[in-house]
Amino acid sequence: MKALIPYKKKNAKSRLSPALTQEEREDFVELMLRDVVGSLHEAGIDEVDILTTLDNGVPNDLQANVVLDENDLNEAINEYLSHEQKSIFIIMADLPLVRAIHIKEIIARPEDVVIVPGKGGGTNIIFIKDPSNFHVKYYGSSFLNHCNIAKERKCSVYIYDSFLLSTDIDEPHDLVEIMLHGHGNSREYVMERFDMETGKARARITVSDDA
Ligand SMILES: Nc1nc2c(ncn2[C@@H]2O[C@H](COP(=O)(O)OP(=O)(O)OP(=O)(O)O)[C@@H](O)[C@H]2O)c(=O)[nH]1
Ligand SMILES: C[C@H](OP(=O)(O)O)C(=O)O
Repeated sequence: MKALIPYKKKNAKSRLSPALTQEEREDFVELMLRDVVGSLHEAGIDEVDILTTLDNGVPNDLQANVVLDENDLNEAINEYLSHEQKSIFIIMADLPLVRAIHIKEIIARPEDVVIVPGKGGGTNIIFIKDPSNFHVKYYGSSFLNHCNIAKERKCSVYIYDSFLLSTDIDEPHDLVEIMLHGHGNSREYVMERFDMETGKARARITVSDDA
């Protein structure tokens, strides 16, 4: 079994622009990537491939292989899957709330495909037992796309329902979830820059005076 992390650094996470500058976003995605790789290793997954482009320097202390592909997200992943025989655990790099226990539970499932939905219709993790019998279609409600592809391919499917794993970090309000439930590098980064405002309404981030 292998894990695959699609990763984009250059001008990443544009939807976080109201909270972080481009330079900060580029630093922050690297820290989220570190947390994801750390949880994969903790879960016992040693083979980790980071799928990225030439201009997206992955730090070389990460204990992961770098796979370069200049194509867009779907084309690059499908090209990768077409050469793989082993089960593939595809996890997005913007999922720093993932913990080893989640990963162990997902890979222990007996179904052909396990899908972890992201909020708003995305797919945060997809575990594919037989990559020769699957292709991905991210964007445009990819959760529904992946359920349909599994049905067409007659794959059994398990939907892994998890608050923490549905929380990919896309928009400024997601950052408060890292303060509340995060760990590691990404939590340290967010705690340095933001404060948390609590009251009657939902907790939310405010810019820290020390930032
Ligand atoms: N290799 C590769 N990975 C990508 C690409 N686009 C996005 N990703 C990765 O796919 C995952 C989900 O992507 P998005 O949430 O759309 O990330 P993003 O494009 O940086 O964010 P926005 O600019 O806010 O849409 C993240 O792990 C990204 O690092 C791409 O073109 N190539
Ligand atoms: C890649 C995309 O991510 P989102 O934009 O939903 O975070 C998806 O999961 O289809």
